[in-house]
Amino acid sequence: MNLSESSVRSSDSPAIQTDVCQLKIGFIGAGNMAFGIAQGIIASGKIPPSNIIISAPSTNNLPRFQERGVSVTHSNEEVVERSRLVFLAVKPHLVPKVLNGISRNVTQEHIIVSMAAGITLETLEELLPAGTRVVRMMPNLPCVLLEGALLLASGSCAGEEEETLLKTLLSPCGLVEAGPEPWIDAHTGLSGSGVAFVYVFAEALAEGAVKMGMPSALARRIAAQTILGAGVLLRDTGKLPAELKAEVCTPGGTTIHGIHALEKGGFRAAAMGAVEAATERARELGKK
Ligand SMILES: NC(=O)C1=CN([C@@H]2O[C@H](COP(=O)(O)OP(=O)(O)OC[C@H]3O[C@@H](n4cnc5c(N)ncnc54)[C@H](OP(=O)(O)O)[C@@H]3O)[C@@H](O)[C@H]2O)C=CC1
Ligand SMILES: O=C(O)[C@@H]1CCC=N1
Repeated sequence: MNLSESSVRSSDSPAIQTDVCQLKIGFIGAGNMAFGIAQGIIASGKIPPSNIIISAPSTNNLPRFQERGVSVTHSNEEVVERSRLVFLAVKPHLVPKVLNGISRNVTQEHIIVSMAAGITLETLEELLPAGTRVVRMMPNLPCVLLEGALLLASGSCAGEEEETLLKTLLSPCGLVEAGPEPWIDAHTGLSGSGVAFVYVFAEALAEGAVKMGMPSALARRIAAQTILGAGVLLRDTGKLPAELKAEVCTPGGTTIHGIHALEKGGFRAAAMGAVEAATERARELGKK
């Protein structure tokens, strides 16, 4: 893609005039999510790994980036100086400290993309120079395997053009959507945290089979494949969960007996409550 397709500009902000292939990308924080997003960007083949730079205080996580041709540093300021698009991938409580450290290096040429759970656009904008183009993003762990689900929301100086650039860049990571900021916290519950809820379900399914006599390693493999297959069917057929459920439930058969047990256990309310609790926690993390 060239920037005739993606000339990235908000009303009062400078356009990024370079080709997307030339875009310099930085990551502050080199943990699991930075790795997932960087993998997706590299997999797209549009950005050479040498155009990506990443920082972390220790060397614990840097070698896996280095092995892929990404530049590494311990200096967050160097990341900002050498990049135009900067992903902030540190834990939420570190965001103020990190932004205070880089703020004087940030210009209106930069786009700052935070993936920190709960940290609001308002807080990010307060911690950065006036006029900074800021985007909040919530990814999830399967980005690592290019099967993620990401939601974007733009700050007051960013908008459709920044979102278009990010969608193009991040689409190899999985599903990328944009929406109003309040949806980011809900997406955190549904998908960012939701991945872990699915693992709890996977564990419980497998343990059910172990209880019924199956060896645990086999039960775990089958649980994983069952969740994968069910997810792909749901995504690729476009059918409602209820429709697919009806296709599995033979009247008087095994499935409906199992579903009755789930309903008696309050499974549906528990799952809804988990998304609600995680969303509320994201909102709490965002409070100043
Ligand atoms: N994990 C997940 O599933 C999801 C996480 N998120 C969000 O992504 C963000 C990152 O999470 P995750 O990748 O899991 O976290 P990790 O703990 O895996 O990684 C955090 C990274 O931040 C680095 N770091 C710590 N202090 C600094 C600093 N002062 N300057 C620069 N880098 C620093 C760490 O360095 P070092 O390598 O030296 O330890 C580490 O590389 C969080 O805000 C989280 O809310 C969002 C969605 C899903
Ligand atoms: O648990 C957390 O706070 C982060 C955000 C979403 C997934 N992990």
